[in-house]
Amino acid sequence: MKITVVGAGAVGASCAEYIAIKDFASEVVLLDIKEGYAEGKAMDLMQTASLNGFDTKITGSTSDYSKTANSDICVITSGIPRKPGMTREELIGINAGIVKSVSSSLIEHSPNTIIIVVSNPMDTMTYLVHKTTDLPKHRIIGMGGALDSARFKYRLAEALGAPISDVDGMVIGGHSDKGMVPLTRLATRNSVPVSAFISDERLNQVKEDTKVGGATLTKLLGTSAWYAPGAAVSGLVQAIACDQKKIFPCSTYLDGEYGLSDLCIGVPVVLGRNGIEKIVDIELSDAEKSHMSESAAGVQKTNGLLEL
Ligand SMILES: NC(=O)c1ccc[n+]([C@@H]2O[C@H](COP(=O)([O-])OP(=O)(O)OC[C@H]3O[C@@H](n4cnc5c(N)ncnc54)[C@H](O)[C@@H]3O)[C@@H](O)[C@H]2O)c1
Ligand SMILES: O=C(O)C[C@H](O)C(=O)O
Repeated sequence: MKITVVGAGAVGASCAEYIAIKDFASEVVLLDIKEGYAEGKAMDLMQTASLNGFDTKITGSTSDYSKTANSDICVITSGIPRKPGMTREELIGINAGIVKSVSSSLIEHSPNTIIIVVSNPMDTMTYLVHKTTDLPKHRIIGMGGALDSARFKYRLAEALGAPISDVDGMVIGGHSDKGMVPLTRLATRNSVPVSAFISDERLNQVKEDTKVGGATLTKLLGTSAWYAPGAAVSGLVQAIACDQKKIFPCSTYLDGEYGLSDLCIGVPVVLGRNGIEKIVDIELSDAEKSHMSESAAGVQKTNGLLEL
């Protein structure tokens, strides 16, 4: 199993590290445009192999896509991150050009690959890959919901005073400060609805804290987060590589599902060796449907800025 990660910055390197530590892939290629940067990150990570006990071979490349040839899965993290006070949508001007050229170079060398898009604004970048390449929709996956759901579970556990492993929950919708739809109605503590333990007011606070999870970290760090994003990507990569058939909320092209069409947005999907093997169309409440359609309108507005 060969995996390429484009962008050897904070998220790309974290993602490569988690993939290696989980030890399910034979090879990870890190590629970056900055001379020597990916090679340096790859060497540093390889020097953790004997310490962390993995056999995955990590190599680096400066813009040489021939080294990525025949990758089974390619992850795109190249592009600029936001600074405090910015929205993800403001990154579109620079990141759209990067994502378009990177996806085309990747597919030229790995025509059968599955692409996971991470660069922001992620739902729009996923749509861009859909519109500008010939890849079938089940092989274009946007990562956002897996991260947002992990943050939701972190906030739920905090509010419940429970261990995170006792908590389950999912965030669908657009990966943006306003567009996320944390499904509080379906969140549970060991199968018991969380509403049995905390007030509606506290649950609402959990929801709001989850939606601004990325902005909160960007304010603290001066740039956006990387550990949880890297771990979330590695979870999707592992589900595909190991044909796990696990459900994750991912950004995918919708064609009528959830009453939405011609956009990529986060919904639950089954991930396996073929990429997105099924879109799980769950019944939403009226309030959730309305949040989802507002979220879709936001994503579509950003998609409208693309020069297609
Ligand atoms: N979808 C998500 O949940 C999520 C989570 C975290 C970050 N992100 C996004 O991921 C992106 C990367 O974030 P980061 O913190 O790793 O940034 P970073 O600046 O640390 O790394 C980005 C890397 O991309 C490289 N790069 C730029 N143009 C390139 C090109 N044409 N080809 C190859 N490499 C190129 C840069 O040299 C840099 O090393 C940002 O857009 C950020 O907003 C998304
Ligand atoms: O917040 C960001 O800009 C990066 C990423 O989308 C995140 O949610 O951490």
